[in-house]
Amino acid sequence: MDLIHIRDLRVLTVIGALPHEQEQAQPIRVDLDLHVDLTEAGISDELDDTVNYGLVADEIAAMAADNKFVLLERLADEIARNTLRFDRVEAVDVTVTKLRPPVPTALESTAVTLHRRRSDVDIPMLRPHEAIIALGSNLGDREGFLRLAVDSLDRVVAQSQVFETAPVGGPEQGAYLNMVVKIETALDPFALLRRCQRIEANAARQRVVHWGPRTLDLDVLFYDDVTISSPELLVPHPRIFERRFVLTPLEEVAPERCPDGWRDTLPPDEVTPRGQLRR
Ligand SMILES: Nc1ncnc2c1ncn2[C@@H]1O[C@H](COP(=O)(O)OP(=O)(O)OP(=O)(O)O)[C@@H](O)[C@H]1O
Ligand SMILES: Nc1nc2c(c(=O)[nH]1)N=C(CO)CN2
Repeated sequence: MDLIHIRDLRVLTVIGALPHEQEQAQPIRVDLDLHVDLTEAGISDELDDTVNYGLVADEIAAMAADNKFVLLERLADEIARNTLRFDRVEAVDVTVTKLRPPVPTALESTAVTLHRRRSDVDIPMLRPHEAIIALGSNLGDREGFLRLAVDSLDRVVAQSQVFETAPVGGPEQGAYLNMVVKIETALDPFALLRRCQRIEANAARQRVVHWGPRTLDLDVLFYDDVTISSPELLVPHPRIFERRFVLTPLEEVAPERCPDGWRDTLPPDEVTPRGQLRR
């Protein structure tokens, strides 16, 4: 089988069996050989006929940043699984190297290498989850921040148009742009929340005033049909059904999630369609 090599990918993750290693992320080197049939790409010169190694690298870096591990073996296995989510990857060799192993004996580095074939990975791990996310922005380049979010989220499979909405609650502030996207993701709900928070941070979001103006706000509305009630994460999001600025775009991507007759029962907040997000 042909190979695509990714060499010396540096990721930051929390990993290690010693207590202090669980307190701070450390750099890990990742080397990958992706086993892919490159016959078509060699002729067509089209990215669609191969595996985009940039996306693979992004996926691995994000997964590593969003999770914690004890063993290099576990990290390597998770990287292999994430890589095999790319349809064309038939098998993968992955080496993860700890660059600063905290052992008393002098040594340069420690590493683990795994080989995984598509058939080794159990199917449930490969089946994506459906999550629905609400996006809002009322500061700065509002449409640009929505675009940043849509482009940063894992596999968007449906997106509503953009709505201009009057602010609901909080201090006096400018109008919002709101929209809703449906994604397929391999992240668990908590990792998805952390991913959303990282995207908000990339949009220079600062939490200052409760319900105050923000460059970008991402709320996890639904995750499959799961209910979660933890201090950091409530799913379904508890305020969906009182918000026209959520239900109006939600109805475009997942009408089955909207209660019957909601348009007649909610107070008439201003929600104006502005068309599809411009690229
Ligand atoms: N489903 C969820 N999606 C996003 N954040 C959530 C969810 N459930 C709980 N949270 C928690 O809410 C906290 C506050 O989030 P944030 O400041 O964005 O609230 P908000 O967007 O101003 O208000 P609202 O939740 O009413 O939209 C986050 O730190 C997060 O841990
Ligand atoms: N129109 C509108 N109002 C809001 C919004 C929002 O996204 N759109 N978000 C809030 C807190 O998340 C509070 N108020």
